[in-house]
This record gives sequence, structure tokens and C-alpha cells, in this order.
Amino acid sequence: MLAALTILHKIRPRKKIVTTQATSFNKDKIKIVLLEGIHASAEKVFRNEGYTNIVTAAKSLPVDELKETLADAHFLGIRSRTQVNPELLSHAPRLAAIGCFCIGTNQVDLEATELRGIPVFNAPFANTRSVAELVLGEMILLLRGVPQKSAAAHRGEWIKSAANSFETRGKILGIVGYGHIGTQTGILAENLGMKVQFFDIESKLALGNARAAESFHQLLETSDVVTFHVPETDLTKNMMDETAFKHVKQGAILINASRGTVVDIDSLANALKTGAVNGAAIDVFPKEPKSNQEEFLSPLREYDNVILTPHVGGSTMEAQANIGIEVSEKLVKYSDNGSTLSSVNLPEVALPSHKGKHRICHIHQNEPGILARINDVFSSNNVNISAQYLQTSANVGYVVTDIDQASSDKAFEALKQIPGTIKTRILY
Ligand SMILES: NC(=O)C1=CN([C@@H]2O[C@H](COP(=O)(O)OP(=O)(O)OC[C@H]3O[C@@H](n4cnc5c(N)ncnc54)[C@H](O)[C@@H]3O)[C@@H](O)[C@H]2O)C=CC1
Ligand SMILES: O=C(O)CCC(=O)C(=O)O
Repeated sequence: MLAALTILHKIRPRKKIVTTQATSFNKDKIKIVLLEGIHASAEKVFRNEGYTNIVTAAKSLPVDELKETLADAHFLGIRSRTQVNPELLSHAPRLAAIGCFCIGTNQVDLEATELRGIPVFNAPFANTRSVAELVLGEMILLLRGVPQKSAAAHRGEWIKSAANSFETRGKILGIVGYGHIGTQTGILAENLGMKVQFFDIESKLALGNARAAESFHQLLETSDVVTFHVPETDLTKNMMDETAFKHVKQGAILINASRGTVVDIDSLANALKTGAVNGAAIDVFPKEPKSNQEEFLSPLREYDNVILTPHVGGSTMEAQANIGIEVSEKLVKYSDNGSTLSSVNLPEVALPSHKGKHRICHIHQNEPGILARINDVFSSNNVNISAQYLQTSANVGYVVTDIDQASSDKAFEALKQIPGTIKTRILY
């Protein structure tokens, strides 16, 4: 492992590491902030585990209020609205971990949190089914022209016609991003009798009768319905732009329940205007209202054949309750036991119980010799190590050491002084 540390250090440029130190307190002193209406199941998990200092808010907080709230907070829970950037982190000196109570983690600067030794956790598939079901429903409604017929009926108009109304059976569904949601959507669509093709940048196992498209453009050219299930990355930004729209099969349906940056809204509005696409369902937008009180602005509002939903793809009672439990359990585990298993930004270390021992968690810059210095501290303080676990990424290393209770405080103090230390915690 030491060799791996050394090699990675040599080939990666040095990143700016922000050194802050935190220790573990009594549970009632650990402040947990849960924002954006995170399901009550999360608070219940924390309370059941003895955490009582819990602040909740039904919405995201304005930046100044958020900074104030985070000044003495140890754990932060958010959904997709709260943006966590280096500026915010500089106002959260005690922050130990962040829970994204959703799938996407693009709202958090993952490198900045990594360099501060703050693990970020999410719920990678607790709302997968909810998104897939919404997409399926929207697809059926759009193929039947229901949104425009319904909007007309609300205005007193009666469009009893089969024109431009189709079954899903036998139609081709093109899935862009064949991950958890993409595959789940494909399976459900096949059960309706659709033919499924997908485009992914990774080589993927095709489930059921699905097949990989030759290219993104080939998928667009041959699909009756196109649905996006990619994360927000540099590659997916405006993936569906003016050029991509030129490849869409005449009269196709377009669905985006991934991230608002993936589909260029002006290009979509243009395609709707010219009739190049026959309808759309959009759940996510480049700029979304910060609260339910803010007006939603979009050039798509004028189109009856567009289903507009307020980023609720994953918002079902089932999904939110499950996400609340899953993410809070990960945060509790990190707090109580030090486990970073399934963290999206820090080296993953799965840990057994440390009953009868004190556990010292040390997050540090991944540089040559640091592991030796850590173990020097233990040997020079005559500390007997009963177990040690470690994992590294290009930038940071995470070493967890279980030691006898009698010698833990002295060793802990010495470990904090090692150059390159980012964060230390002692778990009793
Ligand atoms: N509307 C909502 O409420 C929700 C939205 N989401 C969004 O859906 C996204 C997808 O979720 P999952 O399926 O769980 O993620 P996933 O990580 O399981 O799958 C994403 C897939 O996209 C592929 N991909 C990445 N870049 C690509 C590119 N440039 N071209 C083609 N494929 C690419 C990946 O290889 C992967 O297979 C999330 O990142 C999140 O942003 C997730 C849940 C709820
Ligand atoms: O529920 C939310 O606030 C966001 C859902 C979402 O987009 C996700 O899980 O990535």
C-alpha cells in the first residue's frame, strides 16, 4: 500500500489540501443539519442512535443563513438544491460528512470536500424505480397526445381524434445513459412491448432484448422516444444541442429526468415550434426555482405538448422514506464507526466494530512516507495496534487504527501533529 501511495504521488499534480481537525464528541454535542425537506425517516434514524442535536428545514437555506447554520455543524444533509462549494465549506470548519439524500452529487464540489477530508454519501438507487415509472407514464401520455388534449379540455375544447395518437407497443425507445435508471426503464418498457436501444459511454450488459446503438446520433435517428439518464458532467452538458436535434427522428418524443444541463432548452423549444419533435417531458431545468414560492420561468411553458414537472422524478413517498433511512444510516455509521463504505469522494474503508478498543481515524494527504510517520507515532508511544485499515485515492489517504484505550489520547494528540494531516477523529 505504501508503494501505491508513492507511485500515485509521483504521477499526480499536487492539489491544495485544506487542513482542519475534528474530534469525536458526545452524541448530544454533534450537530446535524437536515435541509430541503429530507424525509422524517432520517431524523428518526439519528434519534434512535442517540443523536439529539438535529436542525431541520423544509427548504434550502439562503447562503448567509446556511453559513451561519454550518458554523458549528458536524453533519449536513441536503437534496439537489443546496450548492456546496469551497466558499461554503470555509464557513463549516467542523463539518465531518455530507449526505446527499438523492442520487446526484453534482451539487457538491467533490474535490473540495475530498481535500478537506469530508466524505460525501448518497443513495445510489433508492429512487431509481420512481424515476423509471414517471418516465414510463409520461411516454404513454405523450404518445397518445394526452397533455395537449387535456390542456385543450381545460380550456373547453374537445379534441376527439386518433390523429398523432400511438400505442407504445412496437415503438423504439432510445435510452441515453444505461445505468440504474436507464436499465430499469428499459426493462419496464420491454414489458409494454417496446423495443429498447441504448447509448452509454461505458460498455454495458444489455438487459432483456435491449441492444446498444451504434452511436448517440444513430440512437436519435432511429428512436420514437428518447429518454436521458446520464449524470451531469462536462461531457453531458448540452449533449442535446441544436446539432443533436438535427438527428432526431421526425416527430419523436423527448424526455429528460436527469439533469437540467443535459438538454439545451432553447434548441428543444425550437424543435417543438417546427414540429421536429412531437412532445416532451422535462423534469429538470438549467435554472430551477429555489423554493416552491419562486416563479418557474421557461420558454417551454407555452407548449401544451410538453409535460413540465418540478424536479420530482425521484419524489415519491416510498423513495424519500427509503433515501432518508439509507443516507442517515451511512452518516451514523461514519460518525460511530468511521466507515466510508460507498462514499463518492473519499477512499472507501469498510470497518468492523471496535468494541473494547479506541479507534483513531486519520485522513491525510497522499504523500510518500506518511503511513510510516503514523506508525512511528504508535511505536514511539508504545501503543499496541490491534487492527489497522487503510485505503488511498490519488489525493488523500484514510488510515483507521484500533488501539488500547489506555494509550489512545496521547497517540491521538501526536497524530494530529503529523505534517500532511487533514482530519483526525477518535472514536470511543
Ligand atoms: N429527476 C430526478 O428526480 C432524478 C434525477 N436523477 C439523475 O439521473 C442520473 C442518472 O441516474 P442513475 O441511472 O442512477 O445513474 P447511473 O450512474 O447508474 O447511470 C448513469 C449512466 O450514464 C452513463 N453516462 C455517463 N456519461 C455519459 C455520456 N456522456 N453519454 C452516455 N452515457 C453516459 C454512465 O456510464 C452510466 O451508465 C443521476 O446522475 C441524476 O442526475 C436521479 C434520480 C432522480
Ligand atoms: O429529490 C431531490 O431533491 C433530487 C432528486 C435527484 O435529482 C437525484 O436523486 O439525483
